[in-house]
Amino acid sequence: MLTLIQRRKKSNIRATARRVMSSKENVLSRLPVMSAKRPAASSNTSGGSGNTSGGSVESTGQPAQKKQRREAEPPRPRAALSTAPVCRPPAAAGVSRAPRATGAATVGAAPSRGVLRQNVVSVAPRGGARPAAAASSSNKAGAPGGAVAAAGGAVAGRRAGWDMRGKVTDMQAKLQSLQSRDRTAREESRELRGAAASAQQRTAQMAEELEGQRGQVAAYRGELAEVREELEREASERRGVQRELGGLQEAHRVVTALHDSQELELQAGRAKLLVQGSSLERLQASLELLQASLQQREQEVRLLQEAVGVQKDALHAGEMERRQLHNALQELKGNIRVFCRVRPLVGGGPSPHILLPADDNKALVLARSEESHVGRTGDTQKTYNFSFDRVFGPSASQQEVFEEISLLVQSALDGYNVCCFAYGQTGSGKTFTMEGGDSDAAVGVIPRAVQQVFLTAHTLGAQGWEFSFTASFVEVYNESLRDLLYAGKGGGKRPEHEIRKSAAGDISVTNLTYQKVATEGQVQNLIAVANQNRSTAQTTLNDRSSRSHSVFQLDIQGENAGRDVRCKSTLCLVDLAGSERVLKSQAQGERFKEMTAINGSLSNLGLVITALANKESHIPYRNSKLTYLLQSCLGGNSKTLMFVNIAPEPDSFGESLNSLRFASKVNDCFVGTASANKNKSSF
Ligand SMILES: Nc1ncnc2c1ncn2[C@@H]1O[C@H](COP(=O)(O)OP(=O)(O)OP(=O)(O)O)[C@@H](O)[C@H]1O
Repeated sequence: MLTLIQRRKKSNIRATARRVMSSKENVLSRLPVMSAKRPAASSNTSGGSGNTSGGSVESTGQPAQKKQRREAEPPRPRAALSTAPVCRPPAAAGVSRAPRATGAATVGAAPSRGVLRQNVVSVAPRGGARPAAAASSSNKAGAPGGAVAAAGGAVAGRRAGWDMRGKVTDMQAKLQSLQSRDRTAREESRELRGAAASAQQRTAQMAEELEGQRGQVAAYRGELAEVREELEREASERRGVQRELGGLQEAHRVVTALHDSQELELQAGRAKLLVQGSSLERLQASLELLQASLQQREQEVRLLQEAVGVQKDALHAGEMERRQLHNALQELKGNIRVFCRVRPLVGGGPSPHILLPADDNKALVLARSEESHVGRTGDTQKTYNFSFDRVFGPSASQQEVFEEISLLVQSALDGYNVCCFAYGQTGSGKTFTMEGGDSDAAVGVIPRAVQQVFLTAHTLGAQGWEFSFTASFVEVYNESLRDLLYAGKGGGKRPEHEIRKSAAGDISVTNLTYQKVATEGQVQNLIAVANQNRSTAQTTLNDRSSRSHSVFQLDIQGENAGRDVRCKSTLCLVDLAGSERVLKSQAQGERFKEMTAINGSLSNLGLVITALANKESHIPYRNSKLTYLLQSCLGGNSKTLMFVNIAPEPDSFGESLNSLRFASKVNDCFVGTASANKNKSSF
């Protein structure tokens, strides 16, 4: 559009300029040539023929000149001025100009050489009427054809010298012709001046118009510049708008794409919603059914809970009854029980001096041939009969042995202190009985008891019981205590331990590791640590484990918060040192000291048990570290189980007899009625 406006304006300006130029040309074309002082003469003379075109002078007779002039000068469309001064001979070259459309003045110079100097002026006024007048004027002057007879043809028309009269006539005619021409010229001059004035006026007018148009052009240019600036601004604005439009289009495209995707999502969501709506309806229907069912079930649950409550009460009452019955049974069995276990003979086979009656699992006969004191008769068979709570032969398995002990482990969970120790000479099978071997079948009393404790505790948990356990492992060697769970550096000095008794009668050891345990595995790890500590303390020459007592204690605390019942007990499992006599071992030095300590502690153990059996006022617990440590597990509310281990080899007969006698003494003790550690009278 801008281009169109610019082109239109330019076109207008050009058209205006063309009009101005055209007007100027018109004016100039209408102007006569005013600069010529002499009118142009047109003369064409050819020899003596006197042939002159347009204003020519001929020396021939006038009729002939008139005729030639008429023929030579055709009528002109516009006035023409032709001045031909006759001052040159006809031989001079003539100047001839073609007639102009807008008028022209022709000035011809006649030859200057000649006797007769005659100016011939031919003025051709507009419309072509003037030539005729001029010719007429010439004819009046006696120069037929409008030509000056003397010009060019002066030689031919020269009068005789004597013809003065004719000469005068000629001169008069000539004068008249010149006068006529002068008048004509003056008239034309006036006309030309008028035309010039008109032309000047017109020029001024045109100049004014031009000036006005220039102003207009300037105005147009200014306007054009403004239009251009405006167009520039508009173009700039348009570019900005286009950029903005591009951004908006891009944003629109993004929004459209987003809208499309959201529309798709919306459609998918609506479809999903429809599906979910139908599913929800189905679910609501199902829910209503379920709620109805739930209410029914809740009613049933309430009834069941009431039944469970009743059953729990019954269960608790049954549990309490079971405990009482169990304890009564254990008391009937005796609070100190002695089990005898005979180790298999190395190499297999039956023991020659140990007899185990097949029909009595509580009897053992130790038999040996002895020389007669008098020597007259042969060897006599000396037999020693022993009876215990249970006798296990060489073929008895670990599981079989533990089944008898498990009743006491149950008593420990019921709140009774339980102590189980193995007595016997070195190599008789004490450690095997208490700890056992690596295989599952060979596992001994301690790991099996620990397993039962945690299983039973878990079972009692369903009845509202919660238990906590604390384990310790101590060694009594040469009447000194050693922490087998000690985790300090081997190079550092181990702490000293002392046995303390609280006002409540609880026994504790100073600086001893009391480890909280919650699982069977944790206890097994502690046993492994204890065995590691024992193995590092012994040497090949000094089998320390055989000459020290190891005491594993598991403190048990139980609580049934719902029933407001608590219990507390200690399960004590002891692997005693070898019981061989000092004289037999013929030990000396350090070994003698060890054996003295062992025998002293074992003898004192027998004394304590005897004192408990005799209900003596003073029980010598403090006479040895072992009895002092086991004080809470011996007597009172405790249940004690003693294993007497017997080696079947013949050379162990004496030690076996000694062990069996000691065990029989313990077995004969009746240590009163045990009472559980309880805090509620109804238990
Ligand atoms: N009932 C048994 N069945 C099979 N092997 C047994 C039995 N009792 C003991 N033994 C084996 O007899 C050997 C000695 O047993 P053990 O070490 O338990 O005796 P100990 O009385 O603990 O000796 P120490 O007093 O030196 O510790 C071991 O190799 C053990 O495996």
